[in-house]
Amino acid sequence: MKPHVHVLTRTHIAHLIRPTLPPIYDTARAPSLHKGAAGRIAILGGSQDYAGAPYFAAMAALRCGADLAYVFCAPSAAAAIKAYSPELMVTPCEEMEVEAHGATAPGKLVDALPRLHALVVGPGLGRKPQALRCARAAMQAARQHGVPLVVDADGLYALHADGKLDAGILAGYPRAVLTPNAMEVRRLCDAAVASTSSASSDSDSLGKLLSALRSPTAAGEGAGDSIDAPVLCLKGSTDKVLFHVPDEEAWHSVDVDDPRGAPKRCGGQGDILAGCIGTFLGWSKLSTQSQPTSLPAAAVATAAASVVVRSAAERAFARNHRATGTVDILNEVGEAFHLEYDMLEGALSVAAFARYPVPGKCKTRLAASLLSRDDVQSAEIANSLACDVYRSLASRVIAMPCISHVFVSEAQDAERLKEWCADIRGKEHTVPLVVPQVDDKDLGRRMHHALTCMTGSGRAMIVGTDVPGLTAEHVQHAARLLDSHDVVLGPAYDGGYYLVAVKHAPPVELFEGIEWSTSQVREQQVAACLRCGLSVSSEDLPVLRDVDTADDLSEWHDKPEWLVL
Ligand SMILES: NC(=O)C1=CN([C@@H]2O[C@H](COP(=O)(O)OP(=O)(O)OC[C@H]3O[C@@H](n4cnc5c(N)ncnc54)[C@H](OP(=O)(O)O)[C@@H]3O)[C@@H](O)[C@H]2O)[C@@H](O)CC1
Ligand SMILES: Nc1ncnc2c1ncn2[C@@H]1O[C@H](COP(=O)(O)OP(=O)(O)OP(=O)(O)O)[C@@H](O)[C@H]1O
Repeated sequence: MKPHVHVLTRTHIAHLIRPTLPPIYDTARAPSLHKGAAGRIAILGGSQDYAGAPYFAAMAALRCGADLAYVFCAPSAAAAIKAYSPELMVTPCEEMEVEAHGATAPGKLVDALPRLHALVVGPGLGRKPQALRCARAAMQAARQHGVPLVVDADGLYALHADGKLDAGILAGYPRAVLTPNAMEVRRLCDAAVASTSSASSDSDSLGKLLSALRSPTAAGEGAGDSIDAPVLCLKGSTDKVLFHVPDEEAWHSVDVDDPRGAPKRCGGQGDILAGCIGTFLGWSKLSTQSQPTSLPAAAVATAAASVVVRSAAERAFARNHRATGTVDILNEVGEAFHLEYDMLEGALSVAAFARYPVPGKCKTRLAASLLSRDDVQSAEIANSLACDVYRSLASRVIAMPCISHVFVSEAQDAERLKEWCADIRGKEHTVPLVVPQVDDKDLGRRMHHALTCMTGSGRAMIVGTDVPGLTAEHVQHAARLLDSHDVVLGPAYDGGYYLVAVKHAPPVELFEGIEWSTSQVREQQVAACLRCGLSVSSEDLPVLRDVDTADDLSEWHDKPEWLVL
């Protein structure tokens, strides 16, 4: 079974998922949202042995942005889960522990189904026969109500508890997402093999599993469904999201191109992922906006959740190192979501102005101030400075997806700059767009041109390439300041600025009347903003020192290559 592979980057995924997000930042639409309108997500799971897993899943659903999270659990787990958080509505369900109830779904869950936007089945469910029967009945009930389902952990086990795959519960249901880890895939595949007649045409066990999940009637369920089987998220170092398109008789795989994550594989990350998928699935059910893709909604929801969890895991690891636990990852979900999807409502473009570092053509002031007056050495420093800035902006821990540009002064430098950028940014980051600079000696007009080009797709920022202290955190901070200001300036030590960001296309007057390369630049720029009627933040970012002269270099003792001066 060889699927058609679509590799999606974080930026692609952000573009696809954004139309489905509840419009809480949209001042026209937000007031009409009521409690629950941003998602009511339920978890069926939790047993005497495992109370943490349903908590992680439910809290992840909330941290991802759902309004309400419910946990339907075994009575023996209820008190513990309630005690973990007052935010969760926890309902003990006798049906999950008492044999006398047979194969029935918990009555209170069935009552709630018509109002739920998604149900996650499995985290911490355990493998007692009664809990597994209950889970199977709950999946059937959810399907009857058209409620999107995430099936994880012991919910997956419930599909093959007696050794054979009970695929009928979910076969053909396009609003279900199964999230097996490597071990769980193996078990599902073995069960699929055990259940198939030897006459089956699929030679590999994954193929058998996938065939079993397809609709027996070869048609999707519900109008507008473009797929005829649940979506399968194969978790691992790359998450692969498989779906079947009946019109093409083909499987497709969305491979999430996101190398982030934590090397610490603490238990419970899968529960967090399941809860996040639940929220995104719920939103895709609620969304009335048209989708900018033919990919199925459940696959996009799954990919979007994968990106959030990986970002959260990486952030947690950066803070907690070897001590990283699942609670640390959970605590990062909100910020990770914000950076991935909300800050970029109206994408952010970040640009640097560059010259290919050719001796005698760049950093001429620096060259003149060196004892050696050495153009070659000065060009090397310019190169090293620019590398530093690009590396910071591409920093794996805190960088956000943005459209990055490099505006080049000499059109003929574009090709070699492209190679240079690709080299220093590394494979996992998209190479910036290299754009020829407008042919104008005036820096103000060059900045106006670049910002105008970039604001076509949202907010825009230009950063200096000669500021060793500039990091992606400063860029993030500046992007946040744009929420409350029209223009943001990063103050440089010499009275200039090392960063300028704008919310909208700037008027040409914004950069007029400024005496560039003087200590008056920032003051004059603030005055120009006010003359144009634009609010400006010029002191919220830290003061950083750019490198124009040999003196400026003296601060950077940790750069051995600059100590030769
Ligand atoms: N705090 C809590 O409450 C938590 C509760 N949880 C809940 O626990 C319940 C049971 O879930 P489970 O995943 O531990 O059981 P199961 O599928 O038998 O795996 C056990 C063995 O499989 C293997 N293995 C696993 N992954 C693998 C991989 N990627 N690649 C390769 N091998 C892999 C590995 O085998 P080993 O390394 O020992 O050879 C592992 O020991 C379930 O309800 C879940 O929700 C968890 O969510 C955690 C947090
Ligand atoms: N090798 C890896 N590198 C980076 N991320 C990974 C790796 N393996 C899994 N992940 C990520 O961790 C998340 C959970 O996957 P994992 O395989 O840990 O699930 P799980 O075993 O079901 O978890 P749980 O402990 O909750 O049962 C997924 O988002 C996945 O992308």
